[in-house]
Amino acid sequence: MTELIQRKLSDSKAARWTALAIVAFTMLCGYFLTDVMSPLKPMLEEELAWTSTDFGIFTSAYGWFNVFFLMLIFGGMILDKMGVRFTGMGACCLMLIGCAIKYAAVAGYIGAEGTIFGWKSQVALASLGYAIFGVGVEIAGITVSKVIVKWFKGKELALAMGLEMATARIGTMLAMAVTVPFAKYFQSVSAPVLLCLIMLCIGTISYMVYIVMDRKLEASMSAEEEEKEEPFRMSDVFLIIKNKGFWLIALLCVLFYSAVFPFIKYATDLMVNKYHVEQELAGFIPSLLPLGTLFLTPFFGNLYDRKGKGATIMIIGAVMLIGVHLLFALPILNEWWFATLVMIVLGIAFSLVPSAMWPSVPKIIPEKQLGTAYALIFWVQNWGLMGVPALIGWVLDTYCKLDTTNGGPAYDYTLPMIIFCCFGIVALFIAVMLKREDKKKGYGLELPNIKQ
Ligand SMILES: NCCCC[C@H](NC(=O)[C@@H](N)CCCCN)C(=O)O
Repeated sequence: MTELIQRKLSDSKAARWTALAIVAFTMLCGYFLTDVMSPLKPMLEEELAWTSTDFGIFTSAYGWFNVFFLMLIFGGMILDKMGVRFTGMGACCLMLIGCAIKYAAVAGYIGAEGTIFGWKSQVALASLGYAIFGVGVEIAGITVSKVIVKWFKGKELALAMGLEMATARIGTMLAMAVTVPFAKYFQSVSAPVLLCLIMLCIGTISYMVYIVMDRKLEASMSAEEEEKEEPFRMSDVFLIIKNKGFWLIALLCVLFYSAVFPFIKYATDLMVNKYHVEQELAGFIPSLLPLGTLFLTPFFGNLYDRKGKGATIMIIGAVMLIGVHLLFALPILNEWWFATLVMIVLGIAFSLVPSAMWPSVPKIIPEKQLGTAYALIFWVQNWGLMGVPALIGWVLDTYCKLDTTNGGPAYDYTLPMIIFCCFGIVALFIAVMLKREDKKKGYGLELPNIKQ
């Protein structure tokens, strides 16, 4: 009987999966706005006279404040000091403010004319909104990671993280699928952004519901458990950055994600230039990638929870990543079906590594430093997400332009694919080092997450 009374709320399956569904929905809304403008590029050019450079400035704004003003790192510290309720709400407010500014700019309510720092006012203000949103959504990402650890540690941690990532990717897929038809239906390029604003309001309400659950979880924790929780101190940051395991995960993260997210931005163009796929159909092959991860990330997460082998899973993922980019680089089988097969293999690699990497962080870093640790990893990762697309664009323009007088392909993608492949090789090297470090320090990366 006493045992029953002392059960934590997270011991209830229904409660912890409900908590996950609620916060994952908030992330879905965030990922929707993150990618909503990409399919709108041609409409922005036609209706608002944006150039590719304007679009490039706007896209890179996502990382400005996170990378240069260290907002993500401050967010992580706030998370460890103030907890998931305060930080999560703050993140939702930043997402809403950012989205509202972006909508007002794209709809022409603000900055319709004139320039700011030499940029069109509309582009500058939309970028400002997106930069504020970028801080919010990334802080929401680390907050939700901490929420999941709070509810699922010692249980189905990797499955829960896999399901959260899969739900968030539905947001990305929605952005790809519904944005253009929605904008065309309402004959307004700003209509999808307004839809995002409404969804973010629902996502914020959803997080408020989570806050109630979080209070109940804490109330259900025994006094002993609460006492064990020491407060976060600034010196903890130094403890994190002195930890070799932390750096190995952060490096693996930036290398692996740099070889996937920036690749996706160019994948449609690769399909046209190398595999001679029709422009209208070329987006279909890369879209298989997020679709596959939807099912495979939770699947591999579940495998990690039950069988362990986290470090090995990351090594296998890195090997597959190298193979994929090598196959895209080599001048063999320039056929659409071959590109499709290789893309499916990339989907498997892109499910393997995240499903094992994110749930491994709590095995290396104590829970009270987790927010800061995730924030530092995201910060390192954001440099790659910001820099690599620019690097590839520059390489394409400088070294890969082909003579198009005969109507042939405009770019030779061999060099960019070799660059992506090199990221994979270094990632493999890091993953092997991580496995060795795990053996030395006994983090338990090869052990199951579910405690029997
Ligand atoms: N529980 C960890 C979740 C991380 C998921 C991961 N997200 C990121 O790495 C973000 N920093 C960047 C997302 C960019 C979205 N276009 C993910 O795999 O999505």
